Amino acid sequence: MTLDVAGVMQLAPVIPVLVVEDVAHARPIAEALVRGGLPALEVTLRTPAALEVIREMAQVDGAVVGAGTVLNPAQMEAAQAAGARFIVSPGLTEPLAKAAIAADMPFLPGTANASDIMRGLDLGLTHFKFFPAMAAGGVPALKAILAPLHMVKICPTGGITQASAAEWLAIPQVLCVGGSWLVGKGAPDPAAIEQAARAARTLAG
Ligand SMILES: O=C[C@H](O)COP(=O)(O)O
Ligand SMILES: CC(=O)C(=O)O
Repeated sequence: MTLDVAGVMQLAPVIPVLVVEDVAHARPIAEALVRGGLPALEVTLRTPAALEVIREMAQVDGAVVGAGTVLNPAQMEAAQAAGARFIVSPGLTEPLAKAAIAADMPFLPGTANASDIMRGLDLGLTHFKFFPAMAAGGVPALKAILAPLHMVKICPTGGITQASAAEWLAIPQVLCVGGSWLVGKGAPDPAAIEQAARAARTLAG
């Protein structure tokens, strides 16, 4: 199934943001998240194992695996070759945006203010990450930015928790939130991950 960026954002109310150090942890984490109802998985390119982790997770039934912390077109191509079906970036650069559009790769660039979003609109993008969501001013900041820019769709990420997610998801333009709270560091605890995913799944998206 080919998904556009809106399709990826609408798979579930939460996209888990994953920092995985050990490729042996990839499948247990992905399987637990998918079992819990969260199929869209963002594997950040912040560890040496990340591309191999994407390769492993991409083989898990039902998982739609993307790469996070994608900073340039070369990293996008490496992630795509490993099986990534969407990419996420902490910021918005023209080279990466143009490469993602040319490759028809669903892309969620990080934006923190109106100017970032306007640059994205100029490039033809309409779906953005709001990052770092809490540090950039939280729900009041995003609502203020969306007053004039009501036509875009948003995935806030950064400092969001199970407890705070509902307030973000109540904003009409917010299709999903991203967060790292679902998976702890170190060896995965699949039962705990599945339980956290189930709780996140019940949030209204
Ligand atoms: O860099 C952080 C990720 O975007 C996720 O943020 P978080 O750990 O605050 O959920
Ligand atoms: C911040 C984030 O989500 C990323 O590294 O892409």
